Amino acid sequence: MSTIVAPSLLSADFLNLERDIEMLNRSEADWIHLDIMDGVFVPNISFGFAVTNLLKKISKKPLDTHLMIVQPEKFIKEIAATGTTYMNVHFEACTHLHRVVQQIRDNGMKPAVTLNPHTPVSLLEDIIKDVDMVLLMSVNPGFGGQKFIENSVKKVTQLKDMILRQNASALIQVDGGVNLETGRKLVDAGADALVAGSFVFSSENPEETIRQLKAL
Ligand SMILES: O=C(CO)[C@@H](O)[C@H](O)COP(=O)(O)O
Ligand SMILES: [Co+2]
Repeated sequence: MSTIVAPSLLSADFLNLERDIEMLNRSEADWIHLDIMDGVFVPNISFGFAVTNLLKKISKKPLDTHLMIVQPEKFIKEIAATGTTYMNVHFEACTHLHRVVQQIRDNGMKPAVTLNPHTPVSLLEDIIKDVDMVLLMSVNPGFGGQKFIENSVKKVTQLKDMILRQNASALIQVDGGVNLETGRKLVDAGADALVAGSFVFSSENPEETIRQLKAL
């Protein structure tokens, strides 16, 4: 199976969003990754439902929504209405993660749990069988274009071991500072899906860059 590639819209040209979505529609990208930030969980604010509700009209790719917000459970119905496939909530933002995961599934979406770089993989032991994907942050969330944290490769190996040991089926996704060099290490360690923002959108030929990431 080739690597799943989810370009992050955060690095797109917001004055030409339709053009960039059409490029992604034509490309080999598997999903479109949407970074929603609230200025509380992370020190930045990105875009909200006004944008995501328009996207579903023109995106031909499944949406992968990464919520960097406190109390994500408050917005499950609104996120479901955007037509997203994966709803990614941060482990650090959910007191009752098991309940949130159930509610996401009950609302017709695939639940995914996201870990900050400092959060150990071992904390997922009792939830791994309930989620469809784990998103490992390989930068501190809040901004595109940051430097990859090398320790993330070890976390992919640890997570892969846990998934195999528990006979779970969660996909492993990694987000932050992904390029061909870091992507190679992540895929070799067991990553199934890569998010890439600045590497895709600042390249001369984004469609070709997506193809190269998929080939890893
Ligand atoms: O969630 C985030 C940032 O918080 C990401 O999805 C970024 O958008 C990735 O950007 P690059 O590091 O690939 O430029
Ligand atoms: Co993200």
